[in-house]
Amino acid sequence: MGSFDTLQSFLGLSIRDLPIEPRAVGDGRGLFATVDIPPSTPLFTIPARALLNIRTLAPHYPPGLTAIQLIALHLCLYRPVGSARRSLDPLFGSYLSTLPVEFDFHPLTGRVLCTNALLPPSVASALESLHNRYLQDWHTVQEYLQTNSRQLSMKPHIRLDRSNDALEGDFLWGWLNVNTRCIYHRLKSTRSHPDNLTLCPILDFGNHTVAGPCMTPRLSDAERSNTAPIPRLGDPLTLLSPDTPTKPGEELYLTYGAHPNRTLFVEYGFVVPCTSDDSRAEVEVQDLVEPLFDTDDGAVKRKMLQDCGYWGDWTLDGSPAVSYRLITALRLLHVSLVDSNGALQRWQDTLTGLRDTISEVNEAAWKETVVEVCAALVQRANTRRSSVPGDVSILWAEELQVASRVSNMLN
Ligand SMILES: C[S@@+](CC[C@H](N)C(=O)[O-])C[C@H]1O[C@@H](n2cnc3c(N)ncnc32)[C@H](O)[C@@H]1O
Repeated sequence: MGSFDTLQSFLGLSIRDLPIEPRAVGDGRGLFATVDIPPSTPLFTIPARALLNIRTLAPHYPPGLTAIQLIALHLCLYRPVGSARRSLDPLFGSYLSTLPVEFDFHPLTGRVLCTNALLPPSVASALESLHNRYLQDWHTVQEYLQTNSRQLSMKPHIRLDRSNDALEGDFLWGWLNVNTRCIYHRLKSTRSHPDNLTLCPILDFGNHTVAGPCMTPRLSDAERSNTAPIPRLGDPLTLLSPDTPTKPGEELYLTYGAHPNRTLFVEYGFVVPCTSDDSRAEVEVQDLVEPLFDTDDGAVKRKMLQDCGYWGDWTLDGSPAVSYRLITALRLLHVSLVDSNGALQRWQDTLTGLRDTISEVNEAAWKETVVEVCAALVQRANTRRSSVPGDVSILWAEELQVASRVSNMLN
């Protein structure tokens, strides 16, 4: 893997001496052990200056962008070119040359967007949200480019005189690299700051595993002391091997989080096969539950749920379970506002934790509604899943599995 070799001098590491190496796997690459690796062994340390984030990029750009926008813009301006896929970036060029050439597997690119109509509605809606996030970033960056064009055009080797379409294509490439390859890295004084993220060479060859041993970044000094990093460019990043021994030839994984396939597909462009005891499997049921509020008192109930923050984001999962948000909404659905006999107060008491339920009748009613929602999910998934491509079929299979398990639990 030629481009991997070029990282050597950039990182100041003897890559040949590392206990891991990237190898081709599936349609991409992954990290594999080259020797026996004991549990929780430091695999490599990437110096702070070789991490691509707000701290390492901000000194080279006028202010005004978030970390995601700035990293995506930098990748856009220095996207590798030519058959050798070389990046002309004087700062991070050898790293940029190791990034994926295209994202044609990702649902945000034009090719896969055509299949949008075939997706489960909650997946299509999550994809639309991702698309809106992307568009907001692109519009901000377009304005930033106009405002700062003189300063930016003085940077080495960048061409801003491209057509808008070409520039947007490169920005989308950069943005998808950020979305699919960045990890959490403490750079700001608060843990929840959205700019706490970085691209990290070599680590970003790590594929996701749903369960089982996985590599983890070692806690940085800043994270340990819960402050912003003291060094100007932030802390270095050390990757640890899984907490079990690894044999030569085994793939080493990361975990991107306990995500359902909906999130893996929309954010990262892949899905994992469903297993029979999959607790991370999840269905979002907004499209089936929202119409249930099309009743005389539905608008009032909708407003009440919105006011207390329980409108939407209603899920069933494969553990199996019905989310508390959905139970709360359906309990209110089955309260009569005209003749509530104190039920409305009892519903409010469930929100504050004063009561567990409204009444036995109300409990039976919301459960019955969930069973009906599950029946609709099962019927829809059975009709759709056979006529769609593989990955999309797995998305429907996940809906089918979750709905069947939740329905069995309630029946
Ligand atoms: C951080 S990168 C991992 C390295 C990547 N495979 C490569 O070739 O550069 C994340 C991307 O890898 C792929 N990926 C990660 N885990 C996967 C898995 N379990 N199954 C299939 N593809 C996976 C997806 O395309 C995802 O967007």
